[in-house]
Amino acid sequence: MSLSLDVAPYTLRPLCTGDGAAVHRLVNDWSVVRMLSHLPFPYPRELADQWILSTIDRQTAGTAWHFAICEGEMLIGCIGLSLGHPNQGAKIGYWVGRPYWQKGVATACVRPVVEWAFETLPISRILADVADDNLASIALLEKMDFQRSGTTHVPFLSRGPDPYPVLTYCRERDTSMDTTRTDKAASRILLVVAGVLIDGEGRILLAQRPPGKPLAGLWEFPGGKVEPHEAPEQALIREMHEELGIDIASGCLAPFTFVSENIGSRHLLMPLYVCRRWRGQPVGKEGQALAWVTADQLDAYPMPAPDRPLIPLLKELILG
Ligand SMILES: Nc1nc2c([nH]c(=O)n2[C@H]2C[C@H](O)[C@@H](COP(=O)(O)OP(=O)(O)OP(=O)(O)O)O2)c(=O)[nH]1
Repeated sequence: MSLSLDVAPYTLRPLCTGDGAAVHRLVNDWSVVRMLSHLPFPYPRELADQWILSTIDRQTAGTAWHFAICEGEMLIGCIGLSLGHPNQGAKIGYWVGRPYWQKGVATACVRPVVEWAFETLPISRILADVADDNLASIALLEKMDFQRSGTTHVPFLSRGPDPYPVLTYCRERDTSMDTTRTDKAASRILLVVAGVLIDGEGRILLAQRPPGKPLAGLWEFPGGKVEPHEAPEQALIREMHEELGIDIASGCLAPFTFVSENIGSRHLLMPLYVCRRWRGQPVGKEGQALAWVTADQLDAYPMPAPDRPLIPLLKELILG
């Protein structure tokens, strides 16, 4: 249910409350903490727990995404992005525990996280701040096509009160990599139709985007792009048949609401229909995982950012 990224030979998974001891052990190390501006040295154990809880809250709110970097089961570092910076910016941050330096851990993680973020999050650029004596991180950012954008001065709690020079970096979205830009004549509007299937117990069907697709791992309402010749209802009936193997009569689709959201180079327009009657048993015909979810459980399923405002509307629909 939680979002994980495979960045072989490592895996990235959301932080959990049980990670406090490992985070504390690795961060409470002068050589690590001195590069992290907000942290004191020594680094108290309870700060690790507080930080992990804040990452969980911020992920639920959709304002930040933090991942534990794991080698097997072992947490060896963290990488994350916080949203809400100017010009649709997200700021990336990472650290790797000292025993795992010189193994290319950060190199293995930064590129896929950057790619994931540009595919998944409503952002146009990724920013990074790095202390000017953090030569390994400077080299890494430059290798990852981040451009130096300036210098600033920031106090580092562990180093004392005087502001310390920090280099700022930025990587803009590479619009040439947006598949949607390959046809320059294509409309900026991406018309996608989706359906909220509600079963007899008031549960909603979510489908997990399969590996290899953009936004892989996130949970969504089944549906897909409307072809140029199709009406939205036709497209939804087709998608439900192709993706779930069920048949829906057009009279069983009730318009519910719509999403209108900038998603980088395109603007997603997604009519959402509610459907309580269909023929057949939904199965993941394209290998996607499915989950029947109560209204109260919806928050626990990571979704594409445009879907999140739908959750309170669905709770109101189901719970009244
Ligand atoms: N189906 C669906 N798509 C969503 C939701 N939320 C959201 O942002 N999207 C976005 C993700 C994609 O950018 C786009 C759907 O495109 P898609 O690639 O899944 O469409 P498709 O099924 O026609 O796929 P394909 O044949 O082109 O591979 O809409 C949602 O709840 N359901």
